Amino acid sequence: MTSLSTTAAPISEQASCAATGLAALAPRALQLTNIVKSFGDYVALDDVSFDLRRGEVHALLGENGAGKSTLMNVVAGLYTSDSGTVALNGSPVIIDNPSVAHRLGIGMVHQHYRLVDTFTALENIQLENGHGNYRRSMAKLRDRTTEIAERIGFGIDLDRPVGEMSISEQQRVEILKILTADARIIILDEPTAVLTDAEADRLFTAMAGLAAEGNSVVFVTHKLREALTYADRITVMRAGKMVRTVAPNDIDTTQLTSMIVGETIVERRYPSSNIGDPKIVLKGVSQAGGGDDAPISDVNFTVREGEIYGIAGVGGNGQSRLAALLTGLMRHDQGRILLAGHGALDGETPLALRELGFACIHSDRAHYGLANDLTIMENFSVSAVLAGDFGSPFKIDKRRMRASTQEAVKAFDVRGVRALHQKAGLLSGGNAQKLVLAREFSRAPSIVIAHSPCRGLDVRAAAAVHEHLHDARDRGGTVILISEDLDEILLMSDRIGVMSRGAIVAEFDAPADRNAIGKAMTGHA
Ligand SMILES: Nc1ncnc2c1ncn2[C@@H]1O[C@H](COP(=O)(O)OP(=O)(O)OP(=O)(O)O)[C@@H](O)[C@H]1O
Repeated sequence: MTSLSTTAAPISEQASCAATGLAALAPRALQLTNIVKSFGDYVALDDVSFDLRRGEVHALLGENGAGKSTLMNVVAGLYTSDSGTVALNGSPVIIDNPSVAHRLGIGMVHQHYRLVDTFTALENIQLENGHGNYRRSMAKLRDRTTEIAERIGFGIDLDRPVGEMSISEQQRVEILKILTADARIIILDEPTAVLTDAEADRLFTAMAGLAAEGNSVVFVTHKLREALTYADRITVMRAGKMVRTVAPNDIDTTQLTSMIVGETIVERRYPSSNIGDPKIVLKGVSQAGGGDDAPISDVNFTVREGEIYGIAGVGGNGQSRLAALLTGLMRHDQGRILLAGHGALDGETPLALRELGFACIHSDRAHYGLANDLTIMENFSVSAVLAGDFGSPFKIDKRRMRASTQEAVKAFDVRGVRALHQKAGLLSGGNAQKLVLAREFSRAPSIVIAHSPCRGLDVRAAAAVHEHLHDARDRGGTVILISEDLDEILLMSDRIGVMSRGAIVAEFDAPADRNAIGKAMTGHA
């Protein structure tokens, strides 16, 4: 039985709550009480209670696998809880499928967008909202979407196929999809993992506007600064349990870190003590065809053995294209990529690069990092099988393969693994990333190409990734770290190249001046 009442509190009430920072005193839009959810023997949510007030922006934090997405999936009707209750505006409801959530005004934007690439933005929005006469409903929907987009400051071309849009534009389509469907409770699962700081800022401004109108927003994040800056309240989960809900003013980053992972983690810069000869050299490299990232033109840089070369820049300035060239997903049109001891690289496949000692961590894990439908063991072992590490591909030594996967899962702290034949797609986002890292680092690579390797990772896991990058470098390896997170670049790099409009526009020795890098990043953008 579903009872429904989604009327928002009067705006004056919301405004006064927001103005006084008293979101906790506003009426409860959503209340979860004693929620339990298990997958087989595994208890993913253990007696979790959570409340969301009208007119608030609420951040949900926790280490990888803590149960954040599972909890939000219960609210969105994708999972049904084993026990516990859900109330909306004080009335109990049973949300046993997504269409009930939809009817109740609950909308969720998932980590991986659910859009049809060949459809326009409006057609995608129509998939969520369409009924009746197609033409009439499209005309009405266009007006309604345009009105909402203008109100919350989302610039968007509704007639463009989403496959041609940037990630942040696609996210806008997802958000407009739920807003046109009258969502009053808006759930965003790691919305800024793929956004630049400026895009994230714009997103949160729009969310604050929605909250001020009496809607409620929950966002899941691993970025502490973001929670402390944009949320009215912060809730932390750990290992399927609720830890605490706090106001950002009552807590600092160090305290928040230890609430999340149960310990204090402080990362320090740790420069290379043994930089050797040039290992990889790019000379006048250009690439303009295909892909949706900016073309790159005349890229020049050299990275030596025992060195981490960080590539800083605002996202969308050619970093993805450069990563694709360096990992064998694309071939350059002009210029040369030279590898010491090998010669020019010229369209080598990812497999051939792997044989040359490359390890690749792609920013888009879903497309290039893992096959979600294959098992954890298959995902981990695939390249080792091809390299013959477990005997002939026709007569694989499964026992060795299992033992080596087991060892790596343990060494890389991949959590939530009930069995090695479990599908990789069932791992939480952060644990899936750890599986990629386990595969890539367990072969002691001599060259690491890492593009946003800490995306979606909690602070402890991010620190572990940084340790692996340092280890690779300290073994004499060459590391190219492409990241839009300037803090990460400053922390990790021995030298820094700034990418803007498809070229390396400035280089800095570490420790580098943050402002100078910032200027180089934006001066050409
Ligand atoms: N459909 C499922 N079947 C089996 N296990 C699942 C399923 N969905 C989630 N889990 C498990 O439940 C646990 C919690 O996962 P969840 O995705 O909620 O974590 P999270 O806090 O969102 O993590 P992350 O920050 O890494 O995204 C994980 O161990 C995950 O493997």
